[in-house]
Amino acid sequence: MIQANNITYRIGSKTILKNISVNFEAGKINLILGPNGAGKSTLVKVICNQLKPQEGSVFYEGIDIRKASVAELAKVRAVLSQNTELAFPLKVKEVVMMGRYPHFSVNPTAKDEQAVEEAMHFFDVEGMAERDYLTLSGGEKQRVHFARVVSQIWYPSENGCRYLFLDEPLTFLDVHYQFQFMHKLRELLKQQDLVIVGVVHDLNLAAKFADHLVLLNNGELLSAGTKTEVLTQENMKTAYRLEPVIHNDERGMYLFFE
Ligand SMILES: Nc1ncnc2c1ncn2[C@@H]1O[C@H](COP(=O)(O)OP(=O)(O)OP(=O)(O)O)[C@@H](O)[C@H]1O
Repeated sequence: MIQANNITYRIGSKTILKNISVNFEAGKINLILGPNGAGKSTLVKVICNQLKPQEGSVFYEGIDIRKASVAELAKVRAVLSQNTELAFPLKVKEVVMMGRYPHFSVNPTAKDEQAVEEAMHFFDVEGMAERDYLTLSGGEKQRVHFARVVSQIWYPSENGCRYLFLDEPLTFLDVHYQFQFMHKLRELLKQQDLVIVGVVHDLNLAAKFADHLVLLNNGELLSAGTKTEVLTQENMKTAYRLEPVIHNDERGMYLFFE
């Protein structure tokens, strides 16, 4: 479990995150929502230890991440950032192998090769293994990056959980691959030691797949809980300045914006 307690993050005189406390449990699809500029990416960067908050602490299984070594953390924590781009030509399988860099020093081991093959198979990109990454479409590149980040934490850790952070993973994906990706996350979560935290904009996808939602607005925690607790008329009005019609029936929950 990840516990972020009383996180405040400032840049100069601007407070980007204001006293935020949230928990993310293993085995759940945890999604962070909120309007543009709400602080979602910043919160992900703080909880994955890329940014140090001025106030507050982040704990993984009760251990303060400031005490964890960067090298050890990289073996159990993978991050898919927004706008991941590569400017130089590499084969797809070489890009996926980048996920294994924290695990070997000079040459990949058979275990690293196996993780890359299995992750490519899992995300259905093994047919592109030999292709130049730069020639792929936006959606194909995104699936290669899924394989890369998941290969990083492919094997269970000897002591503790694995952590996967996904900042807007669905950008570039058509609706087929968006749904396929969310189903793949469910499949990955069968491994009980995995904590997944994602940022998405699509509220209906969040309503369909999320187990736990965190809604940020203007750097503050507006709401956290289940979809029915978070995706309310009042919260949508505060965060998005729109009043959706919300349906909740046996087929699921839907928000219609007009
Ligand atoms: N390095 C920085 N310098 C100045 N302001 C910053 C910096 N990084 C982030 N911000 C500001 O902090 C706020 C939160 O940014 P953040 O990227 O976390 O938002 P977000 O919720 O992920 O937004 P989006 O949905 O648009 O991606 C924004 O107003 C942004 O301009």
